[in-house]
Amino acid sequence: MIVTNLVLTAALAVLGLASALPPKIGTTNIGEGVSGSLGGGRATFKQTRNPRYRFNGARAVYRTYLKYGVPVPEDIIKAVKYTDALHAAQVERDTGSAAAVPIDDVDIAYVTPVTIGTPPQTLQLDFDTGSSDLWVFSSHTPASQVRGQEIYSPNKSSTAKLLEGHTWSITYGDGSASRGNVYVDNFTVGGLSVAQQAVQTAQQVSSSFTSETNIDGLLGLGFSTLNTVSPKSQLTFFDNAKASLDSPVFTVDLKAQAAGTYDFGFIDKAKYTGEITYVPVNTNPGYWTFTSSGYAVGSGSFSSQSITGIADTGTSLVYLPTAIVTAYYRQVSGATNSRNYGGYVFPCSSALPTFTFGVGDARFTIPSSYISYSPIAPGSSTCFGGLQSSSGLGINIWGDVALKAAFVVFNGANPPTIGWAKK
Ligand SMILES: Cc1noc(C)c1CN(C)Cc1cc2n(n1)CCN(c1cc(N)ncn1)C2
Repeated sequence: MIVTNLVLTAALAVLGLASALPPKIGTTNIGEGVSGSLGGGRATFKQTRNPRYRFNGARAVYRTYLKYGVPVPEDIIKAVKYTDALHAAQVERDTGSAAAVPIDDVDIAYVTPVTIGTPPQTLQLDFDTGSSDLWVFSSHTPASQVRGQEIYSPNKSSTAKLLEGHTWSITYGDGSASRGNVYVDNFTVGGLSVAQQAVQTAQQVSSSFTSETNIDGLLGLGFSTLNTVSPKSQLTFFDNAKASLDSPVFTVDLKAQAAGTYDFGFIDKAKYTGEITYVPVNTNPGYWTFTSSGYAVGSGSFSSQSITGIADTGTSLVYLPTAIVTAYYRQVSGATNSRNYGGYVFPCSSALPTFTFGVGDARFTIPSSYISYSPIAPGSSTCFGGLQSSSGLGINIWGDVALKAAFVVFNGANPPTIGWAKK
């Protein structure tokens, strides 16, 4: 096939020459991705690479044959199909990133904007790694139970579909609860979309949710085994999105009295320092359960011991074994475990030590200011601790007071792991 190659070589040479000739002076139409200046008989053009462009050599050769009216050989056609398929497989996968904003001045919870349906309805949801239901205040929630929350109205969404006969009911650790029925609809978080996400519409919410005017619902990021929809449980947003993500992960970067982020599908190196320490996750019964390697109070020595607990963005405080918590508050003058106030309280003027916990060989220190959680009532000089005993819960919980001291990677690979880094 000498002829083809000779013609092809000549054609490519002409093509090659053509792209070296400078553009006509005085032309002002600067092409896509090229910036530069004209006039005065001299021009410089800065080429910018299109990050999404994938050069396809076979297709360039194919175009040259077409350009010179030369019949395209079968092997070139096959090569174009093969490289197109390769490029399709490398198609840019998906990622998402959205803000996590504290709802009050003690970081009791954080909300993240999401859009549901067509046209999109925007709600602020509490992303919760400690549960696996995605539920929202809705047009089905009695008006007496809605106090300023944004609601999702499925009848205003052209893409909403009722899941006939499906219901849900959930109760959280503090006794707050909600229940209702189920739709599927388009759902987007920070540019990441899932087409048919199960959206659980509330027909009833407990008074503590009604009073929480800044939370329009929850988005569960626990394992889907915890989902309460019956008769067929539903997948979480993360489980639905996972296959299309660059990487099967989401990261949590919560901040004290500032907006942090939930990222999906990628790990942003700008959000942490040093290395990420990964440890195994036990997915039974469905929480992100991991084992911490120990703790230290203030500048005291580190006590190496296994502390198994859950990483829970939906819980405000840290709940640990009584022995650890009493060791901490022994260092706080005037601290008592108050039945009246439901936990350890202390004079707001007392000096508080820091609290350090281990993940593998890494150490994470919770600043004292996070543990001086809040006055027990506005203006009170008695403060409630951000570290409390887990004895009544039957489970240790690393809630927002701990999570905001770190950058945390929830790795949904198989097997799942959890990674902690300083920031
Ligand atoms: C309490 C509380 N926590 O955050 C907020 C907000 C409140 C108070 N607020 C008045 C009402 C309320 C109660 C709950 N929430 N909101 C959020 C979900 N809750 C969880 C999640 C989870 N993983 N683990 C335990 N509870 C309980």
